[in-house]
Amino acid sequence: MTKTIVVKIGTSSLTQPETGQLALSTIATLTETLCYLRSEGHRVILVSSGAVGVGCARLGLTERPKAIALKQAVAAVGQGRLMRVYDDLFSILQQPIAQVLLTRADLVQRSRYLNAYNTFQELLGLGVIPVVNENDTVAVEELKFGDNDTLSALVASLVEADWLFLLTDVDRLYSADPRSVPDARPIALVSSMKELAELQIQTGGQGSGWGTGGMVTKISAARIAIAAGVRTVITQGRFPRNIQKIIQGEPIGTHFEPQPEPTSARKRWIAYGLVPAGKLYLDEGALNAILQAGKSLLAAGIQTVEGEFDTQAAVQLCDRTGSEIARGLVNYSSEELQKIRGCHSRDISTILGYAGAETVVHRDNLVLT
Ligand SMILES: Nc1ncnc2c1ncn2[C@@H]1O[C@H](COP(=O)(O)OP(=O)(O)O)[C@@H](O)[C@H]1O
Ligand SMILES: N[C@@H](CCC(=O)OP(=O)(O)O)C(=O)O
Repeated sequence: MTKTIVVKIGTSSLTQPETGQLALSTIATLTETLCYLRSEGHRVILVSSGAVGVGCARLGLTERPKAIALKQAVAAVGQGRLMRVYDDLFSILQQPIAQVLLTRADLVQRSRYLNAYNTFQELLGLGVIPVVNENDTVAVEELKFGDNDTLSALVASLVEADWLFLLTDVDRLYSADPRSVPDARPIALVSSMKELAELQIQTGGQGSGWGTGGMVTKISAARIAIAAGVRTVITQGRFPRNIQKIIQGEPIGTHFEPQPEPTSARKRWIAYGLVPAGKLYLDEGALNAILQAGKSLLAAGIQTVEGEFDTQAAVQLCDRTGSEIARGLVNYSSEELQKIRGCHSRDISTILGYAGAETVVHRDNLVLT
């Protein structure tokens, strides 16, 4: 049966750690593997990092630049070279590819989100393998994916993929970073995010020399993907052929089971496509109403309003400590909410001087995270 498969490969797998030069054999085997999957009738998307790493190697820079403008310039050098290599290799195997560069802003605006969806559908329908990366050269700090793990999960969610493979330089997820904790326990299966919380994984720092996110971003990517019903696997990039074996059922890497009832596409866009503009701190009653009873959020349950936002903005709904439990679209601006927080809904029109919505976040616009 045709499956939609998203494969993300990180800089640490695409480049040689000592020199920063391209790891040609890995890229060639990855190309062969993805072409094999296409020949089996699957729809394939590659999310490839490496623009900054390849740009650095081309320019003789020995470490990842920190200054934003330099990083953006280096990415512009590297992205072209990376695509050239992919196009040469895929062309040898008669496989057309396409470059898709996205910024966070492309997924925030609903019309652009839908446009991206349509473009992916057309490309996949044409039998093309889209090669996706963040548009590093123009991305601005506030509207950035920041790491390709998150980007790949959002793409997998957008196209409602069956599989997301996060290829990296470790063979799977461990209870702690195996580089610094040699006896860390390997984890084969995560059946739910609740189970993941119970495992209390330690993720250490920011990842290997050239990578950006480390394991933290892979775990949050898995969370986004499984909510969309996408089975997610963390496995080693050096052995791309393992992707075929995993699809055939071999227990390689760490598997995250997809949520049995995926969150709807619109709610996923609210939860992960939009960038939250503020935070609402809720009391116990409101937390229970949202978590246990699936109710809407009323003004009475809001203790504190943080940030400045307009009506219809996305906000984080948090407990007293500031931990996020849900996201939603607000029916009031932050200015209005400062006046009506803690108040009964029937008093809102008197306080504001006009009638507003009964709920602050209606349950149709509210997603548990
Ligand atoms: N709990 C953990 N299990 C496995 N690896 C971990 C863990 N915590 C941190 N890491 C580190 O994450 C690194 C992979 O992340 P990163 O360097 O960002 O790779 P990539 O370039 O593939 O995105 C590994 O090399 C490993 O040292
Ligand atoms: N967009 C950046 C990659 C960012 C990123 O997530 O890198 P990595 O941790 O290696 O997957 C680039 O192409 O260099």
